[in-house]
Amino acid sequence: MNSSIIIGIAGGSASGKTSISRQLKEAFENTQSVVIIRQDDYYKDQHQKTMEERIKTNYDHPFAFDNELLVEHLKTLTSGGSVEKPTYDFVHHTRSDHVEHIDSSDVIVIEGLFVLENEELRDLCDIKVFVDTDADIRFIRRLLRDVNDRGRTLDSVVTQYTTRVRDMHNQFVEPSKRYADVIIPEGGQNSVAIDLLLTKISSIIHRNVV
Ligand SMILES: Nc1ncnc2c1ncn2[C@@H]1O[C@H](COP(=O)(O)OP(=O)(O)O)[C@@H](O)[C@H]1O
Ligand SMILES: Nc1ccn([C@@H]2O[C@H](COP(=O)(O)O)[C@@H](O)[C@H]2O)c(=O)n1
Repeated sequence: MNSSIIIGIAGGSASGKTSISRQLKEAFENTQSVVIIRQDDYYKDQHQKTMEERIKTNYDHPFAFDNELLVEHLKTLTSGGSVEKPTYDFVHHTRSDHVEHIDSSDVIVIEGLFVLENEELRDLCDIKVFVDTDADIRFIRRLLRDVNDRGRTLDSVVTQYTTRVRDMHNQFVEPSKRYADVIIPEGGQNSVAIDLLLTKISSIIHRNVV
C-alpha cells in the first residue's frame, strides 16, 4: 500500500459530517480501503469528574479535545501502523471503557468540529472539506438527534445550544471554513458533492492497486 491520504471533514454540530463520512465508507465497504475517525471520540476523559462537573464542561471549545492523541494516531495510521482508538459515551459525558482497534487504510476520513480549526490537524489533511449547513437546520437536527440518541432532554439541548454551541460555532467553527478545498452545502443529501468525493477516493484506491 502507498502511504494513506487523509480527508478532513469539518462543520458545525449536526451539519451532516457523520452522515457524509458514513456514505463514503459504505461505498467502499467491500474494499476495506476507507476508515473513519471521529474527533468526538477524542473528547478528553472525564472519569475523575462528578456528573455535575461534566455537565458544566464546554464541549464546544477546542480545549475539550485531546487533539495531541488524535494527531499521534493519524500519524501512526498514515505511516501504515495500527491504533487503539478511544470511544466516547455521550450519555455519561466521558470516554467509554472500551477501545477500537483501527488498522491503516488507503483513505482515512477524519471528521469533527475542529478538524480545520486546529492547525496541526488541518496540515495533516490532503483534502479539506467543510459541511456548510444553516444554523436553524443544524439546531433542529441536533435537537432530534440528542433527544433520541444522546439521552438529552429538550430543555437541556436548548440551554446548551443558546449558552455554548452557537457562540463557540461562530468563534471557532465557522471561521475555519476559509481553509476548505471543498464546501458542501446542506450535508448528507448533496449527492453531487458526495459523488465528487467518491470519484476522488476511487482514483486514490485504484492508484494504490496498480
Ligand atoms: N441531509 C439531511 N437531512 C435530514 N437529516 C439529516 C441530514 N443529514 C444529517 N441528518 C440528521 O441530522 C443529525 C445530525 O447529522 P450528523 O451527520 O450526525 O451531523 P454531525 O456529524 O455533523 O454532527 C442526524 O440525526 C442525521 O441523521
Ligand atoms: N459530552 C458531550 C460531548 C459533546 N457534546 C456535543 O457534541 C457536539 C459535537 O458532536 P457533533 O457530532 O454534533 O459534531 C458538540 O457541539 C458538543 O456540544 C455534548 O453535548 N456532550
